[in-house]
Amino acid sequence: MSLEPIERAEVEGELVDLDHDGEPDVFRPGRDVAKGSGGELVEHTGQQVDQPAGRAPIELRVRRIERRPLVPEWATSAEGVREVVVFAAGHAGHVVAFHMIRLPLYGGKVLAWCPVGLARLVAAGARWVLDAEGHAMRRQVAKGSDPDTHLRVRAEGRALVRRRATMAAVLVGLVATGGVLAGLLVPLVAYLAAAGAVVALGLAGAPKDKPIASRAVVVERYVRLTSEMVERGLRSLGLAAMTAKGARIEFPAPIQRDGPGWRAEVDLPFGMTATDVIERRDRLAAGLRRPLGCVWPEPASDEHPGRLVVWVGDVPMNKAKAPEWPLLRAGKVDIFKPVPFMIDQRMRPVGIDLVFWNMLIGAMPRMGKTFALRLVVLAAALDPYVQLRLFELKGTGDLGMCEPVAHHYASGAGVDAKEATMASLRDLYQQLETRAATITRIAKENPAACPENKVTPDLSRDPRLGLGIVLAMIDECQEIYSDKEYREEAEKLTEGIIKRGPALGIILVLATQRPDAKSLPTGVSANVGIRFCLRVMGQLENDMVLGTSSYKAGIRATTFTASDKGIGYLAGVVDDPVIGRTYGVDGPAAEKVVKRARLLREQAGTLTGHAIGEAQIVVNVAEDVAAVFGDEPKLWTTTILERLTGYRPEVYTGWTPEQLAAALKPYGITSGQVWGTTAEGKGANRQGYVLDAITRATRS
Ligand SMILES: Nc1ncnc2c1ncn2[C@@H]1O[C@H](COP(=O)(O)OP(=O)(O)OP(=O)(O)O)[C@@H](O)[C@H]1O
Repeated sequence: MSLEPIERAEVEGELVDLDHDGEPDVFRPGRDVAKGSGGELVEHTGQQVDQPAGRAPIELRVRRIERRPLVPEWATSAEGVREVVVFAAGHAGHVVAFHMIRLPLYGGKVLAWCPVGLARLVAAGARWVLDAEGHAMRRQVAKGSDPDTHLRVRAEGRALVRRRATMAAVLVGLVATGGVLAGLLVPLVAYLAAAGAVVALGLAGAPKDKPIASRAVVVERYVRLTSEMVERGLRSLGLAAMTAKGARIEFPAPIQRDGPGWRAEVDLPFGMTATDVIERRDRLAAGLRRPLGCVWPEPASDEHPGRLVVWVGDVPMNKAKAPEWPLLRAGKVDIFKPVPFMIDQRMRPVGIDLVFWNMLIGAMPRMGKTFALRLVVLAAALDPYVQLRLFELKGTGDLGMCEPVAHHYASGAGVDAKEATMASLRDLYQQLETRAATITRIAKENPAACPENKVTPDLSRDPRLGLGIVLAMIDECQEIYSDKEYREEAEKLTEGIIKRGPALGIILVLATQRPDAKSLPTGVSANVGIRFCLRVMGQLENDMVLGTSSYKAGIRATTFTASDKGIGYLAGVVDDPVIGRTYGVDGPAAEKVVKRARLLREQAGTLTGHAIGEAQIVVNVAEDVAAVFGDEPKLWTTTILERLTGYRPEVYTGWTPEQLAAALKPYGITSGQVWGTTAEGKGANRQGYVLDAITRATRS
């Protein structure tokens, strides 16, 4: 690029018009600039400092313009259009049916008010003929004016009345003649005209405050949220930056209706963040003069931290009528698809994906934790292929109605329930190895059946593979984590299951009313995918359930009040945590769902374990192998598998040598070449195990 020096810019911090085109140029002060071959300004270093010719102005290129949609959002999807059409048709149908039913009543009312209407018509006609309004005005003009004007005005008035009387007489004559002729020639038209006249007179006669037709729909009207109200609310927060001179509150988008409420987007004054407002939600509600349960300030996380979204509901969220759980009366679940869990403030359903995830539910007592976790169990129960392992360590039997579909079940605050929980966890931990081995084998043999090295719906439903989806739920999980005897082992088992279980089809759901470091190990809380936090007391509990720094980011379950039962933050489902209320399914309703779920399982042949009265089998592979060894010091793997299948066919049928090796790995037992003899008495060296190693492992 050829450079043509023009001048040296000396002025610090100012934009100078170097090329004399009337526009200040962009440059770095104190540096030499030159004109490039295209006429643009460049530094001597060859680095361009001005925009090249032929490009859009820099202001346009750097400004981020958000284009608002051309058509409303609902018109862009078939589902949205369908919803609007269905609503409009339903509304119209209702209005028509409502009035049709009342037609006889309307007829009676019309007849009753018809004479009044006729009297009003005659009175109005007489006023027009006599020019009642003009008469007063003429009297005013004539008063005090000279006799000539007086006489002229009176004469004009009389002439007008005469003209109008003639016109009225002609009109009445025409109507009467037309009526008689129509009556003689086309009676139907005459009847219709008479009926129309009666209806018109009836409508005209009815009092304004008691119209003939009743209202078919009552439209509830709520206070409109205006920018002045939002501004007043924000300025009343007691924040200096909000009230400082020149502090500007801006609205990047119009305040809009959003579900059953109003949504305002606000750019806060410089130096303020959305969290400054969120932590003062109560003051904002006071400033807006709305109940606390109506006011929901949220950060707009895909924008800058100073952008706030305030959603103001028409009625407090805890008083809004919640829809019924969609699966309450009918339907079954495919656990590989999202299950309905809650509704957000805008009354939109929010579902959760359970497969490939774990879940943590935390709350203060009596805020709706049991309701929330029961929903998860009920949803999973409606997929007959999901094995349920339910442990409720408080002993109140909150999950008792789910016993008829549970493979493992224990309820209690004592050692028995904890031991049953630990045994089930140990079994699942062991299954991590066998499942991983099975998945690896399938992925190798038939990559198409297992494309992502994860359980698929088909694999999970093949009973021979042992890859069925298991949902294990521990309510009041702090009981095992705070028990000296179990703490360490429980931490190791649950951490392993949480990290490796999802891909292998094992879902762990933990619930606690004491979410602190002692009752919920960080290795567990940090690795959970889906988090639901109902009301909690402080920042620590909030971050324990919702994830580190959530409180700082304005995601605060501490702002819920005592009456916000069932209302919580759900994180990990969509990009940003959402506030919602779980569907309220109480105990008796849950029992009915469980009955349906049991029927589904009976039909699918998947009722097992506790549900059919079997005691929880606690499988310890190392002990089982020791049991089948007998007195022989060494055994081939194939012989062990044969004996295991005979020993516990319900567990070991179909096991492969790899599965056995994987199951024994956690005990530190490995296979090697061992000497043995075939049934024909021939000696050979084959893969197998040594009894000594096994007894050592089972004793430790
Ligand atoms: N989604 C909901 N909709 C309406 N009410 C709810 C909802 N969830 C919970 N509640 C109400 O809150 C009460 C307490 O709920 P729940 O029993 O689930 O609390 P909890 O936290 O499990 O209590 P605890 O700590 O005693 O086990 C329920 O009796 C119910 O009335």
